[in-house]
Amino acid sequence: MRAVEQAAIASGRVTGLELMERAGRAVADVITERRLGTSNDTNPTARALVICGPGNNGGDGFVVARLLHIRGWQVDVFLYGDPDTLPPDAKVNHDLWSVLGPVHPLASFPAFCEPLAPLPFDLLVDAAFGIGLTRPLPQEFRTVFTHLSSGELARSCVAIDIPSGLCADTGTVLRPAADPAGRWPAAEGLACKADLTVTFHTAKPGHLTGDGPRYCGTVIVKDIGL
Ligand SMILES: NC(=O)C1=CN([C@@H]2O[C@H](COP(=O)(O)OP(=O)(O)OC[C@H]3O[C@@H](n4cnc5c(N)ncnc54)[C@H](O)[C@@H]3O)[C@@H](O)[C@H]2O)[C@H](O)CC1
Ligand SMILES: [K+]
Repeated sequence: MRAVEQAAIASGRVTGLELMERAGRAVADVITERRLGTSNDTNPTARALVICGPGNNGGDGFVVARLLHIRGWQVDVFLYGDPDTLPPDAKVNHDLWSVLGPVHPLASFPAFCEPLAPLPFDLLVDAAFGIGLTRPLPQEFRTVFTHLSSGELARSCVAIDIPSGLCADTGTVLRPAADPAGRWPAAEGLACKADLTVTFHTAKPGHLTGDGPRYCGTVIVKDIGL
């Protein structure tokens, strides 16, 4: 996938930023088409929680946040990591989102969510990690995904490219080592359990093998012109 993306960019046919915009738009279009937000008289404004990671998957998340906001959603965005160390395309989209709303540090998530009613969100958008995940998820993400899997956070979840915590090549959940006392962390929260995964150009092995089917939910492949 990286080789295909890099070849398209190197050919001058498309830029990484254009690919990111197309990817984000593809995700936002699926959310709109499938009416994943309940905009009705009792809940006039659908609410989305977008969790962004430190790479270009996070960049896709900032694009989705901006597009949902434009489409009338109330959007809350959290970021793991320092905005100034985001890759260039992701930083551009971080800055575009920042004109529309705040970017909360992920560490502030528990305090932010505590006073909210159960199920405060219609939708959680998982933009933490994509094909670049190399190690088990940091604790901050596991807190979010544990709340998600206990059903107290959001009505549904869309993962961008691959559910975070899952290796895109093997479909296995990246598990941290046992602690010195030999205790393993609880299984839920180690990866995002999505209802829907929107991926680009082609399905990855991790969508179809190992834990993939259990964590991806319905996989939708969108063309981004590669
Ligand atoms: N390349 C393109 O033009 C497009 C890419 N798309 C999206 O980008 C991601 C892949 O982006 P990349 O930055 O390579 O990887 P990730 O966003 O998955 O982030 C990895 C990032 O995080 C660091 N990291 C890895 N594991 C951990 C960890 N356990 N804890 C902390 N940090 C971790 C790693 O060093 C990287 O910096 C792809 O999936 C698409 O969503 C666009 O969609 C299309 C254009
Ligand atoms: K993801």
